[in-house]
Amino acid sequence: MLRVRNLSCARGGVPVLSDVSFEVAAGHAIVLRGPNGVGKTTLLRTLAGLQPPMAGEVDYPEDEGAYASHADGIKAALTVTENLKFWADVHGTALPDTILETFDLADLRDRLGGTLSAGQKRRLGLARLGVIGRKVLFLDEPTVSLDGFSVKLFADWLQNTHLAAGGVAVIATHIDLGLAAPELDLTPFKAAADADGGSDEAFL
Ligand SMILES: Nc1ncnc2c1ncn2[C@@H]1O[C@H](COP(=O)(O)OP(=O)(O)OP(=O)(O)O)[C@@H](O)[C@H]1O
Repeated sequence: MLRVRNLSCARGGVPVLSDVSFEVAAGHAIVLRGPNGVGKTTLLRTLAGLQPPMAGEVDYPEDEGAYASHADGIKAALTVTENLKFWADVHGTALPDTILETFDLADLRDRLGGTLSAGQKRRLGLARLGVIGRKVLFLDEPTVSLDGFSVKLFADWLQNTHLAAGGVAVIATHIDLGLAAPELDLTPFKAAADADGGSDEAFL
């Protein structure tokens, strides 16, 4: 479903990773590992098509990719339900019946997005993934701000709904989600410019 071949990518014009190759079959996930700054976000953004690769190929079914970043993308002036309906309308999907319960949002259904706590916002942002119907998810630290209960809710949805339906996920995370997924440490793929100590501070 997802094939990455000899991919090299940059951030702010500075090469970050080179020659990354991996495949993920339908129904499976892969976890990206590596220290801060190694290039997990850069790789996810490149895979999702938000920035062009320097070299290499990324292949997955057209219009099936979705990127979830640190930002939740929540509309502050819409309620929780309205946010979910908004995303469903944008993607032309129907709201799954149990989506509020799945992400523990039922009691918050009429609350304005702007009044949610950080963890509640994150649950709503992740619920978006259950609404938009995309098969190939690129997830950047999806569990930031979540308590242990909510991490488990999300991991259960990922395993039992998304992957069980033949989806794919590439996940950058520093915590253990409890998934039976292989890990890819990006450290060996650090681009030479970074390894040489080339500074990218000029771009920050
Ligand atoms: N907007 C930017 N412009 C230029 N360089 C950037 C920008 N954002 C990040 N970088 C640099 O690109 C490199 C890769 O960063 P990236 O965010 O992909 O790493 P990461 O592995 O996701 O890190 P973390 O674990 O801290 O989230 C780092 O050296 C970082 O300093």
